[in-house]
Amino acid sequence: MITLEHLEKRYGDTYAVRDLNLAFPDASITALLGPSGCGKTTTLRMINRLIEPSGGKVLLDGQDAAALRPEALRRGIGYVIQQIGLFPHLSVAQNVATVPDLLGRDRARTNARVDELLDLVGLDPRTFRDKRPGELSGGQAQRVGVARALAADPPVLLMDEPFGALDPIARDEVQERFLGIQATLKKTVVIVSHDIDEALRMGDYVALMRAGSLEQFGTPDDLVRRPATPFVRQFLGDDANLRQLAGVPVRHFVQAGDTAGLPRLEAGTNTRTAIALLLRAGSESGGVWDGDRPLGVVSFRDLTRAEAAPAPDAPGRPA
Ligand SMILES: Nc1ncnc2c1ncn2[C@@H]1O[C@H](COP(=O)(O)OP(=O)(O)OP(=O)(O)O)[C@@H](O)[C@H]1O
Repeated sequence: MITLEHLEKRYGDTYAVRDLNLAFPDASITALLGPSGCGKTTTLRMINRLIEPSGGKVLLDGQDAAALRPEALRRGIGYVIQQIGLFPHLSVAQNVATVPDLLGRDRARTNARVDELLDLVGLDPRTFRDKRPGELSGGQAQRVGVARALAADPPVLLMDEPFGALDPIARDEVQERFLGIQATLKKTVVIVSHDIDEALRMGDYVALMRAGSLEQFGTPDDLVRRPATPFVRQFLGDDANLRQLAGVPVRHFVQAGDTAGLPRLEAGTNTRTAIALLLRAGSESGGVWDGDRPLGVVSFRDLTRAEAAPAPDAPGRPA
């Protein structure tokens, strides 16, 4: 469990983070959400001590992070950022193996682990392990970044706007892929986002910050339906229900049917993106695929109907 107690970061007279008290539940994703400059990144980087607090504490399983050596601390904490900084002269496999190699782990075991991780993030190791970062798309590079962060099997993963640079379709796909991974690995994940849709979609919990302090902590549902303050309501916007729905993958609307000749939608594509894709294709319905497996069809009408009048119990994220 990561716990923040009266955590503070001052720069001169100004507080980037002020008296922040927060516990990140184990084996869950918590999204740190809030307007630009509210202190999300500063908070995240105080957890792995890339930034030293001016006051208060970060506790990791009850241990004061300040008492640990930063290198030892960071070994147990994966870190994924937008500019993932893959080493351009190393292959994908070597990039993923960076930390296990640094730790002097057994080569054969690391090789097997690299292949496993590439599979996990949806990159066929036979195709990708020997490629250079320059040969990858943005989404593929970001997945390599996630694989690299997972390589030493850290219990904690910190992610700072990890998917911010991707186009909406690639972002949906990588987010969905990551949720699939998390369902198996159950890491304690803290993800910084200024994107409300992303936070509501990815977070088991959301911590909404404002001016360095915590405004509300709760499940996405809590924030949407029971905003604790006018700021929360205003920040999420009047279309908060809609936003929550935008995070629902199209697989929830699939019906039996033949996908032949229909525009292809990935199972994890969110409803709003799917509507845009069908509009662009001028098609009344789309075929939904999970990788190589056709799942069925979704109709434009069902998707737009769901968007226009989200049921109070609109489906949430798949369990
Ligand atoms: N090194 C620094 N020196 C002075 N002020 C800083 C420094 N780093 C951050 N700040 C200030 O602290 C506040 C919080 O910054 P932080 O980067 O944590 O915000 P954020 O919520 O992550 O913002 P964004 O979403 O724009 O990345 C901002 O007002 C920022 O200007």
